[in-house]
Amino acid sequence: MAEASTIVFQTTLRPSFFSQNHHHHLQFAKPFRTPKTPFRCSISTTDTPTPASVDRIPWGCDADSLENAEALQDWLTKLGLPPQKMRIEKVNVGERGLVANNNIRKGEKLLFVPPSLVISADSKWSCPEAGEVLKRNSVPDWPLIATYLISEASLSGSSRWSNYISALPRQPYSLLYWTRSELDRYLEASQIRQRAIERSNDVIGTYNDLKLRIFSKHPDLFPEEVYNLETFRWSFGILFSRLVRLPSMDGKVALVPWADMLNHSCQVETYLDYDKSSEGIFFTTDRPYQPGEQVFISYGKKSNGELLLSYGFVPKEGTNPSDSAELSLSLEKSDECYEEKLEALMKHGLSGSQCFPLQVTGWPVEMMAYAYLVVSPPSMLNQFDEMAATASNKTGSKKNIRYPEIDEQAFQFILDTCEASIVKYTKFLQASGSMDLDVTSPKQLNRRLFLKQLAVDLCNSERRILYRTQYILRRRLRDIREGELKALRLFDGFRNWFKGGD
Ligand SMILES: C[S@@+](CC[C@H](N)C(=O)[O-])C[C@H]1O[C@@H](n2cnc3c(N)ncnc32)[C@H](O)[C@@H]1O
Repeated sequence: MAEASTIVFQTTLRPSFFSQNHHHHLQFAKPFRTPKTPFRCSISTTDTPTPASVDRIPWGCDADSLENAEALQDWLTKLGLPPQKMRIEKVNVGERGLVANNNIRKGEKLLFVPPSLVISADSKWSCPEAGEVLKRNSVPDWPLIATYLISEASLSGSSRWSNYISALPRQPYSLLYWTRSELDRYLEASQIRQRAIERSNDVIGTYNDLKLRIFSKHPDLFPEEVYNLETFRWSFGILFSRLVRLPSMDGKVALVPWADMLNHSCQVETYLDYDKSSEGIFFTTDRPYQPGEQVFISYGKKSNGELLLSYGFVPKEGTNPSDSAELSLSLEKSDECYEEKLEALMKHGLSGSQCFPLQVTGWPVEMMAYAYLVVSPPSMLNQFDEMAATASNKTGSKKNIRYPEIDEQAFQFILDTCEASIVKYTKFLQASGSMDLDVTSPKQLNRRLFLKQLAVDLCNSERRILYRTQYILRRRLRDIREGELKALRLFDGFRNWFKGGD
């Protein structure tokens, strides 16, 4: 949820999820413990959710229901949550959120949720045998907590977390709940579509793996009516949108009731953490709030696409300073050095096609290095390794390599790719107006309109970044070409001068 608490879900045997494709993710620590015996994930892309599947989750509440949320606050108070300066309310941004009771100053510490009210991999299971089995099998934190949540949810009132679980949304907003055809239809232009497919496959793979290795061997502890793909999609959806990593607890991941009612704002830079002296989870406000105003934290410096992927919303265009759009660059198969270039890339953990994040302020050195490699002629064979190493950013050093002799080709290559991507976005945005006019069921129409609006917002914000990149690239190319022209004129001038002297 927060920068320091940002989670990148990764199944143990599916490195693609944490792949080099997403350079801007490399800064985050891997959330999963490596189990002694790794988990295998079999993948099926057919198990996509149906819009009706949400009705099958027998716990939680409507995303905007306040009823259970108010009971949650009473319950937490009884269990030791100190008096709060905020209350739960319906809000304009994020449906339910925490609003200030009275004036809150900038720099105030808020929340102080005691660790006893937090769900983590160390939480006590109401059914201890089930927890034992998972721990014996070294199940990593994410699938462990996902299973724990289902186990407690299935006990309804007899779980100690029943008040918390009743206040959780029955359908968390996240791309996990988009069907494959919805992803294809609405997110065709964006690289987020691929990320959503990979994430969904990882959840399916993780569930299948748990089923094969554990649940099927202990059907008494893990009956399929309770532990199935739908309940796992729900619990992972909850984790993606609510789990936090607490830096002062050695990066422990946890669900923090009450704190997870705070919505995200791109305009604040304050994150949840654990305060050792007061022994509570807290955050420090970085702006003042008036009574009744919604209080925000940051879920991390994430792009609009990443926010849509995990949390199911897209900030207003131009309001997210961390926004980025991914551009996919590829080696050309017709390149006479294709094999050598691919070998260099693979040596550094990259492939013949890579995504790089573009921001309005520019692009990463890794992308420039990749572009140099793509356009470099056979005479630069000796530099392939250096280019691939820089493109992979393996060393962690932001080494800014330059090859002025192929600058123009590299910029032109990025510009061509960028413009091809802009065309895709424009096609989608133009077609979106006339999409879904054939839908007649009001429920389906509402869902489609909602998803389409999210997709339109995302595509507008990503295309804006691509336009900016296009502008910068065109200027660079113009400067290079003008520089060349000047040099040529100077050279001609000298030649004529010498000629004149003959
Ligand atoms: C950690 S929860 C926050 C509490 C949540 N609003 C609730 O009622 O349970 C994260 C979810 O809140 C919503 N959310 C958070 N920040 C938002 C924002 N800036 N705009 C729209 N929705 C937001 C999204 O649905 C997201 O998946």
